[in-house]
Amino acid sequence: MVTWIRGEGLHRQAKEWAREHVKRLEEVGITPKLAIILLNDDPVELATQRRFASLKARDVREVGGEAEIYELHDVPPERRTKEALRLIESLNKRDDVTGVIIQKPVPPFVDERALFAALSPEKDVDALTPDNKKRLLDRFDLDNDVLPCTPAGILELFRMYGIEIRGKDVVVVGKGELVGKPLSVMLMQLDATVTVLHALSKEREPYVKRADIVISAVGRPPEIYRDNPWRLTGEMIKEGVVVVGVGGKVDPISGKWHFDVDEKSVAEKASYLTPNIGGVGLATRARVLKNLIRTSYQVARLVVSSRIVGP
Ligand SMILES: Nc1nc(=O)c2c([nH]1)NC[C@@H]1CN(c3ccc(C(=O)N[C@@H](CCC(=O)O)C(=O)O)cc3)C=[N+]21
Repeated sequence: MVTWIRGEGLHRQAKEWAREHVKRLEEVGITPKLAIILLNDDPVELATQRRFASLKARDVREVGGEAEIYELHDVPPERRTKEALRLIESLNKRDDVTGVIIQKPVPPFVDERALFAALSPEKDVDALTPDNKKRLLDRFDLDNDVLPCTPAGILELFRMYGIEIRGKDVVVVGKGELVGKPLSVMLMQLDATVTVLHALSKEREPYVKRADIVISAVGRPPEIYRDNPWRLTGEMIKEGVVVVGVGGKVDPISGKWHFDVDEKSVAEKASYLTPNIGGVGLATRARVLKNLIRTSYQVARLVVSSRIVGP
């Protein structure tokens, strides 16, 4: 029998925790405000990312904070990087904005590195600026650091369900900057044997078949993508494996979700499994709230100290 790994508990706890801290920050005159930037004009991505952005904004408002969503997908491609840089610089300067998310993926013609390099590291809710990213290679503290939201959310789920990572064979499918890459580094530090598979891997089946834990973070469901589609099904895994499904896309025409993991066939073999709805997505949003509170304190320290003028 499969045990479902649900994110609701983490999400509820994070909201309560964030609500308390919003009150404390208000005492020093700071209201957490999250700015989310959407740059992608691809219809699948726009539909998907709009959905995620509005859910995150709703969470922030529910705990007493504020949220703004900036959509830049109508700016002509040749000007989009420049406009995004101008927006990021203005968000960096504004004292009322305490956290920024540049929603991924950004379109291929946008200079993503330049955008993350321009973002103030203390407002970086995703821990994706060059310096924040590098810190992961040193060491991390799951409870106290601003860490990439989805990887940290997944580690919190493992902890909550008592799933051991030390010495386990873990396969991460996907090597994206948002999930696959940071998560594989974190798992390595937790003493797992980590294998990272991606579009150019020569073979995937034998690695997936022998894994104790499979984390699928691809986001190319066969219903939507013809080249390099990916879906994890029950035949591909061994009995008793732990499976975490991360990737998913909204079909812009039907509005329907399509996910990395075939829930039904995988549930027949897995010991633990995240549901496609109510699993990793909620754990991610829990972490967005926690990270926003932390960036808000970082900004509060800067803003408050800049108001103190000495003799
Ligand atoms: N810079 C950046 N930071 C991110 O954190 C980021 C990103 N880019 N790009 C896309 C992914 C994806 N992501 C999700 C957020 C919420 C749900 C979520 O709440 N899902 C609900 C269901 C959604 C629904 O009801 O439509 C659930 O799992 O139950 C899922 C996925 C954040 N991402």
